[in-house]
Amino acid sequence: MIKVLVIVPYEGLLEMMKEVSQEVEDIELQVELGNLSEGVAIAKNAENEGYHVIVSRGGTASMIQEAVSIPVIDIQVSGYDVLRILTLVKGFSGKAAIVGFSNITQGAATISELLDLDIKTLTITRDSEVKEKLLELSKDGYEVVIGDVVTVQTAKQLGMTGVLITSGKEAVIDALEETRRSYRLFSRLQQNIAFMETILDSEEQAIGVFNQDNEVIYGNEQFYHEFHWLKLDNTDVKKLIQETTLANEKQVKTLSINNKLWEITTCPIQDATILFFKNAHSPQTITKSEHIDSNVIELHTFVARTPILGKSDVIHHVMDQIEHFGELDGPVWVSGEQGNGKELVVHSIYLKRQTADKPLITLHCDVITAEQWKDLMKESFFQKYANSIFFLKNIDKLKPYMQKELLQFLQNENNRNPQWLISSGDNMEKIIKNGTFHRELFQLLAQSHIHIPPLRERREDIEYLVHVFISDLHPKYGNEVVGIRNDALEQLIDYDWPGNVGQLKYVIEQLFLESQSYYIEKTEVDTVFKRVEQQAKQNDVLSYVDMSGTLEEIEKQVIIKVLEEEGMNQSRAAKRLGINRSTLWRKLK
Ligand SMILES: Nc1ncnc2c1ncn2[C@@H]1O[C@H](COP(=O)(O)OP(=O)(O)OP(=O)(O)O)[C@@H](O)[C@H]1O
Repeated sequence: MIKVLVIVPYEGLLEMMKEVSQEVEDIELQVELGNLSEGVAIAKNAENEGYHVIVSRGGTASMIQEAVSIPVIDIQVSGYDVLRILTLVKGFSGKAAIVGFSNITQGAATISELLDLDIKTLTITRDSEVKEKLLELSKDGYEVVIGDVVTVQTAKQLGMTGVLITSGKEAVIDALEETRRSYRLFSRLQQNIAFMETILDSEEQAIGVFNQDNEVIYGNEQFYHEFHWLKLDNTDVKKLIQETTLANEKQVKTLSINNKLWEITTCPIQDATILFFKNAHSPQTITKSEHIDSNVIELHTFVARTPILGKSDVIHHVMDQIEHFGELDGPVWVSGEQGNGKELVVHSIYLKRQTADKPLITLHCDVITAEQWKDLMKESFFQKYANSIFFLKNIDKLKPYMQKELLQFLQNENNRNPQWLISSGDNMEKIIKNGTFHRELFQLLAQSHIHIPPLRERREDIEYLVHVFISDLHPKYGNEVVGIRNDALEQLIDYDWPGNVGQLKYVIEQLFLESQSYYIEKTEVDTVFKRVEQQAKQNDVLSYVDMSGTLEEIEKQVIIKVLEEEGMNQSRAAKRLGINRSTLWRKLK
């Protein structure tokens, strides 16, 4: 039995509905009187009380449609209804007009033309236009106005004769037929949704969908159990959603949320992003210490398989070494300048070595604080995760006493040791000599050593990398750029690339965005190089700055650095910083 509430805007329809309700058996029909906002309030109540469908008419039906999420059927004004009224007003004396929405006026205009009636038709798009139209008509000597409830009420207020277009039985029967159709469709859809929801709720992963305003538009049971977000306030997750939208492709990242590590897979869909949250390995133990956060430790059970590209002999040698060391389980030390593919090499070795459930735990040695290190050691973190592969990233930045403690751990034969993969800069000899790095630690971990020479020493790789990066960018930005002019390529080959392949990749992406045609031009390379060097200069300023001080101290350091770069010329420094000279002087005091 379909439970239907009919909200009628005028008394006459109430009676007719009551009559019709006696004749239908498959519909439990309730009828109530209510016009516009009054009708909306009744409809909202009805939805809560479990009615399946609402039937109403004209403006009231449109307003209800906005307010409820069950189907709303509009009793249409039929040709018969208009005909009936027009025949009726034929007997009236005085000028007559029909005022209403297009569903009424369109049919009426045709019918009055057919019947050769002198009746004006005026179409409105909003109820609020009625009064203005009627005032105009009144001025022009019209006395009779035909229309919907609002039109008739307004006409009466203005002292005109208002004639209501009532709905005949045919329109009501049509509406009930439409009710049956919508109900069938709606309940089938609801069943499908309920079925899908059961499947999603039985999933172990938490699944959440966020719209562009970071609001949760869907969450499965597990999601609401773990997170209490209605609107997202976690900046790391927000950033991840942003990255997904920008790249328009799946991303995988491990993040620490509410003291647990989650491997999050994101998937962009139209106007929203789906997030799958998987509990990362043994979260309780990893997050026991509240100082261990996601910037210092990253845990991956999934690493993207990115091929290492290059035509040079040295890159082929690196590939051979990966093959070889990938077969063993001892430590491998990868050295090279920034952006030169060390992480890529480490990931390739991991993928080669990976047994089903060994996670890769990356420790960012450059950002670990004394407190965090103490926690790792106290909990003998490395031993607890001896079953994993550890990646000590930028080990050359590890503080000397931490190096010493790591060495002691490695030398203690009672310790169960995990596998180690290490990356460092190019200057190990120098820092060992000047005492910043522990020689023994290097000797112990670098027995298998892969060195990646800087890109400027293997320029023959550049052309190939450029072409692959261009083709990789196609799916992201569309198919405009298909190649690069020879003189532009020469310029890229001649450049020294202090940031190596990572910088080349970035520059190609910038060229992609800059380029106006199918081929990247030399002038575009000039523009992008200029921009990149400007950015490097700014970053350079920041890299000299110790961010641990107060805001004032940091600001002072930035000013001094810029002053130095500008040969202590205060005017130029002030201009670059966007402040005037006296402010600069005041800030330095
Ligand atoms: N030979 C290569 N083939 C393809 N892509 C490369 C190659 N070398 C580096 N890349 C890409 O360049 C970027 C930087 O590489 P990666 O992060 O591995 O460098 P890194 O040496 O670990 O840098 P850093 O020390 O600055 O963290 C990455 O996007 C990586 O995929």
